[in-house]
Amino acid sequence: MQVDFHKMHGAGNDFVVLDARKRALPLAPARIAALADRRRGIGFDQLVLLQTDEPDATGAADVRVRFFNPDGSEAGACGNASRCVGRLLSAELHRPAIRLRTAAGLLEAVADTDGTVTVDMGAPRFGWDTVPLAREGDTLRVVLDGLPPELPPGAALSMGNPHCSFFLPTAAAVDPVLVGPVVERHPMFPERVNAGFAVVEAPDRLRLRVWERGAGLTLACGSGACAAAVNAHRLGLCGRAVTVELDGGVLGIEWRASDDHVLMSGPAVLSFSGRVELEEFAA
Ligand SMILES: N[C@H](CCC[C@H](N)C(=O)O)C(=O)O
Repeated sequence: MQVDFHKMHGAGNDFVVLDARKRALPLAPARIAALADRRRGIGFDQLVLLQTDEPDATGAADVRVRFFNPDGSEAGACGNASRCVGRLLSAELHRPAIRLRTAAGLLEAVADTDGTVTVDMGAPRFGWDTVPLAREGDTLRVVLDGLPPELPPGAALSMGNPHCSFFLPTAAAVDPVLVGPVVERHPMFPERVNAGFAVVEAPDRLRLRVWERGAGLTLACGSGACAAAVNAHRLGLCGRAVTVELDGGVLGIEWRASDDHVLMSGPAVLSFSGRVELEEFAA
């Protein structure tokens, strides 16, 4: 089955976008993993699947969007990809505002003429059982046994996907490549977790690296930037509006006081488009 795709990225977090609105696409986890291969496949941090919105859905969405990690696991949210879909559909529908139905809820993306896209990522969830954690506890102080002593307690929340943010004195204090996989699969997180390693550089500026669940270290993580910004404010380390500097670029995050929603702004780039024969990849 020949399928067109768009290769996109948001601050270097890269995606393959497939359109299943007109026909279902056979995408078993093994095929997603094969397509994700950076040498034998197309390569991506996430595969983004566009589908028509459920007919009985409450509140009209322009598109239903699903996100899959290179290991084939599905994620409820992906901030950088949501901006990319916003840009794609804004060009298709010739209007700036696009409504995305995701597992995390109905999101609105607004594409600016300068290439920036802002997504309302909805409200963060702080309950231990919504992150989720394996047992009841304070999500603002998550202590993980078996981790190096230089790793402070984490702050956990859900943006529709699970995050745990660690605030470090310097970027060198912890190596995300060494510690990230241990946090991702720690028994405290029954659905695994995205691990963010942040340094507060100013009350309005964070430096962040994220070891993503199911994907590893990426150049940027949009929902991770939202999580770090919200957790920094919860801990009294930052204001409600911050810039988050990641390896691949800078995102603007505002945790809006009026409705508790998190607004995330940043780039959304179409690198190239192509066509792929799905049958060439593991069934
Ligand atoms: N790996 C994440 C999904 C992608 C998140 C990230 N790429 C973003 O921009 O939010 C998870 O399994 O929850």
